[in-house]
Amino acid sequence: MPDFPPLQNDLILRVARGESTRRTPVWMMRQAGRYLPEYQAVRAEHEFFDVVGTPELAAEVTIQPIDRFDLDAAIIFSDILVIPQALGLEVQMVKGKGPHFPNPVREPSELSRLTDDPDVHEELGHVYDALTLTRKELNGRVPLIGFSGAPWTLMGYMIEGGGSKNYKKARAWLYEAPEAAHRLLQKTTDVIIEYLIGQVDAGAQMLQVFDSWAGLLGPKTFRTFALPYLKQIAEGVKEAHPEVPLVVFAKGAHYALEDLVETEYDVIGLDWTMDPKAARLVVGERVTLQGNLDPCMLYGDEETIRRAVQDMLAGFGSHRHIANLGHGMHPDHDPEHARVFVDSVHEVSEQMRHV
Ligand SMILES: Cc1c2[nH]c(c1CCC(=O)O)Cc1[nH]c(c(CCC(=O)O)c1C)Cc1[nH]c(c(CCC(=O)O)c1C)Cc1[nH]c(c(C)c1CCC(=O)O)C2
Repeated sequence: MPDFPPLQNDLILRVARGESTRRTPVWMMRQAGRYLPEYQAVRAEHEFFDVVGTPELAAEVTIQPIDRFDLDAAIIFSDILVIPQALGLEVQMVKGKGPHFPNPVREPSELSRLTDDPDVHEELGHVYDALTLTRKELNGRVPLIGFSGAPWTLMGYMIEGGGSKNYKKARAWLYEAPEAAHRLLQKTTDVIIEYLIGQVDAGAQMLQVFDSWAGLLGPKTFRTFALPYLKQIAEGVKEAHPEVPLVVFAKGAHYALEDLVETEYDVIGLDWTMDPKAARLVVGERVTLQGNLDPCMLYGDEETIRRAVQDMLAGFGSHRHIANLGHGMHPDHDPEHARVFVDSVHEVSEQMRHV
């Protein structure tokens, strides 16, 4: 492993492992992105996947929010859709529309189009290079988070060919062609495990698995088609790197909270539809919880955001909580409101520990 500068702020890693800290650490999903004018400036010159594929550019935009705000972690600038790319599918980012697969996996018989046992280092080496460079350039200011999409969420994109309101085609596979669905999920899982281990070898200090579309599955379907693969990922990565905290963000999967506590993930990310206090009652202090302010709360004024942060912190309690939004930043968010969110978490959480 390359030699990296010593870490000056390890709050998030300590909280993920269950230690007490003087304040609650905070980061924001999609903290690097279009709401930042300095990101827009880079995007004016470069296509999205060129930024992802060029380590110097990826490092630059990863660090932009760290320079601007008092965040406790950086997350590498990339996308969950690099895994379908590694499996041989073309993915384009269409302005105003989002991701687009010109040639998605339409039928189970088309599974053979996916590359067998892809060379992850060869296909995704640019992400590893971006992690290594970013970790060096961060110079120990905050830990660097790596990530991957979860098998079910990636299966959705590969079959639908892009964003979709209800993932109808992908969900139909689960019932019409369950064996093919399991084959696709397993194939994706194998690549994800190797990819995440490689990210740690390249410099990632914490890893998050995004199951953004978990909420479209019911409890039983989740247990059949999502949970076993999420578990395999945690077990596979822990076997190689037991010291690296793992976060799972299964958006919308309220019903799965207890199931997820039983896995090897150290941190469970919550979206904003869950009540922090109720979630804490279920999990106790067995895991760290992450979240969960409604991103739309950042459209509110300073006072509104501050009060919402107070409620959120009171609900989660000052132990085993990493503050975040319940989903990503929106492109039309005012960066100054993100600052209010971050600073409020620090101020209020320090006060909470002194009463
Ligand atoms: C589902 C998903 C994707 N990508 C991702 C997810 C999981 C998180 C979630 O549920 O939101 C993950 C992701 N995508 C991006 C990051 C970067 C790190 C960060 O700051 O969080 C991360 C962690 C950058 C990005 N990924 C994307 C952008 C915007 C593209 C641009 O600059 O034009 C960014 C900054 C593109 C993207 N990529 C994806 C979509 C749906 C879109 C379009 C979004 C939109 O148009 O509103 C797929």
